[in-house]
Amino acid sequence: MASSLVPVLTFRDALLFTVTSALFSHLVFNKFEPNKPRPLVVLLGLLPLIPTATLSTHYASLWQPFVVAYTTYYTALLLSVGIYRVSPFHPLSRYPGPLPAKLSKFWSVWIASTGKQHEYFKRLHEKFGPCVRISPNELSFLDAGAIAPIMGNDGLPKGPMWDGRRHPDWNPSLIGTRDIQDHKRRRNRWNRAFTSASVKEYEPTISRRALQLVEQLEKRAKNKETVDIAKWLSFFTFDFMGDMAFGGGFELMQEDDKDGLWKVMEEGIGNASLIHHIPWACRYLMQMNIFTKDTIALRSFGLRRVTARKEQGSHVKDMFHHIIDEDGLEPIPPPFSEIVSDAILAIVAGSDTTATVMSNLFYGVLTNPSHYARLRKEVDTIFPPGEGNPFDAAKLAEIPILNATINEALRLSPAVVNGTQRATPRGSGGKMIGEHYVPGGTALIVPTYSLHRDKRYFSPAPDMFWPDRWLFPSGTLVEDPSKANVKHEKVPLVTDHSAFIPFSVGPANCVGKNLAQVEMRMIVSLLVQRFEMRLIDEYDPKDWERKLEDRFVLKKSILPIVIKDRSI
Ligand code: HEM
Repeated sequence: MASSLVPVLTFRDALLFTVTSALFSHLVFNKFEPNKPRPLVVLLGLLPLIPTATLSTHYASLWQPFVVAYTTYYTALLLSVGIYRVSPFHPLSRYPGPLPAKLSKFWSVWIASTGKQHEYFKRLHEKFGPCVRISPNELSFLDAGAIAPIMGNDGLPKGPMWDGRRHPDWNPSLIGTRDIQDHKRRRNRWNRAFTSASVKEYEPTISRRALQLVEQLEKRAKNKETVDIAKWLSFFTFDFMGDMAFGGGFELMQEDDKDGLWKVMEEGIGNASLIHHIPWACRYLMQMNIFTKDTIALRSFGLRRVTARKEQGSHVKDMFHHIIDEDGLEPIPPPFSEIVSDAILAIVAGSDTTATVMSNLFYGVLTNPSHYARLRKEVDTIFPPGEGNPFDAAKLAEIPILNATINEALRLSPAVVNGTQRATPRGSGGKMIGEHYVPGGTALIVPTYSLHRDKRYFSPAPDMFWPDRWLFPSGTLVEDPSKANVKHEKVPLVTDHSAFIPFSVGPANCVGKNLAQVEMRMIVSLLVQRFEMRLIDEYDPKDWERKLEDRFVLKKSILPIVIKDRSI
């Protein structure tokens, strides 16, 4: 194998040369973060061939220098990366965090796979303080003061996780658009779809679907069937968002999940919540059927529905009307691939989020009988049973206990569990977040679940479902509900609205917030008005929180209840 083109090095120098090549590779990775196939093939596949040649003069066979060179090269590369990440030379070295998290993003994948990442972050903050390094280049800020500089009007662009949540060949949806200007351009159409006037136009569709839900539940009440209310709420929101995004197309409440689309979406969300931690690997994993089959099935469905909706047009101004810019207000018509991505986003972002919050709400209400009684009394006063339907959005917005109950469900179990990532652009010189300097190229989160359960912002009983905290101004002296046996001992209430961010804040906050709130108020008050509900006797209420999973959005399990029609 020795050739006159290969310099003859001693064995030791040849090994040293291999290690030096690996260090060079690390420098290139560190500076340019290459993730496209060509540079990766060069750095990881071809470059070690040169040390292989220098080692070949010391071996008789072909494969031995190959194995020695590649093993030495990869070991040196991994060691170099690992040592650098935990060394004082790393730009985030001053931030505390667990060792495995500093070493590799694969630690985040492991934690995410447990479904309990939200609880892990909470524990990390309890141990390390308000600012924690949660992966090699990522910080978590458990601090209400960090919300504005990270997500507010002068905040940061979206983080790299969004590159790991989309197929590299497709136009990203609004939520995955990282460029601030491009996001702003696209957001205009979405903003028009969710003005108060637009949401008003959607109310008849909500009430039609809400009555369909009631009809289905009435049948089950009559047959004394156990009802998984969490599933029914998902079916309702899925059908409704199908109306909004595609002008119809889902009939889960009527026909169950016969095409398996709901299941596809649930499973797709699970995979994405792992892959988004390693965005560079996304383009490769997305070539594998096991990772893409759900995404492709959803995309194909979206393509068919968007084509049909475009051809048929619509007599109502649904959400799609604005997303597609049927009024022609945009200087350039939005491209078809963008519309498909956004229509699918509406289903993914708008259905399970709302259903999960309502399921958490019913769990909270049904495990707190005295609160349930108060909520029902208030709803009955405004919408007496048997006297019409509670679809008056203006009246609903004014029912204090109803809105306190919704807020408490949003606080305790935020649907987008840890919020979404932002990042300081590479080479930007970084940004000050409070007193902390964050260098360029750093991803950041504000962990919503931990923030909402932080006693500095919500006290007393931050881990308890206690809607009353929303009924009084901060500072009011209240009895601690978690110490029900210690009567008359009063503590000052803390309900810090600036730390309440279930819909996030700033120019990329949840655009569907108004719609979600109207929807939740209508459904909750309608179900309370129409049905007597209780958890089935065999159900262990502890199962609910135990089985909640952080899959980027909160994934719920079953909530089996018995229902009785109140009018009978
Ligand atoms: C209770 C229900 C909901 C909750 C808790 C919720 C929460 C959130 C959160 C936390 C974000 C991330 C914002 C950020 O990155 O800063 C978000 C984004 C978004 N949500 Fe919602 N959401 C809900 C319902 C809805 C509904 C009904 C829609 C209607 C289509 C919707 C559409 C969107 C869209 C399009 C985005 C991306 C916004 C952007 O990137 O500009 N959401 N939502």
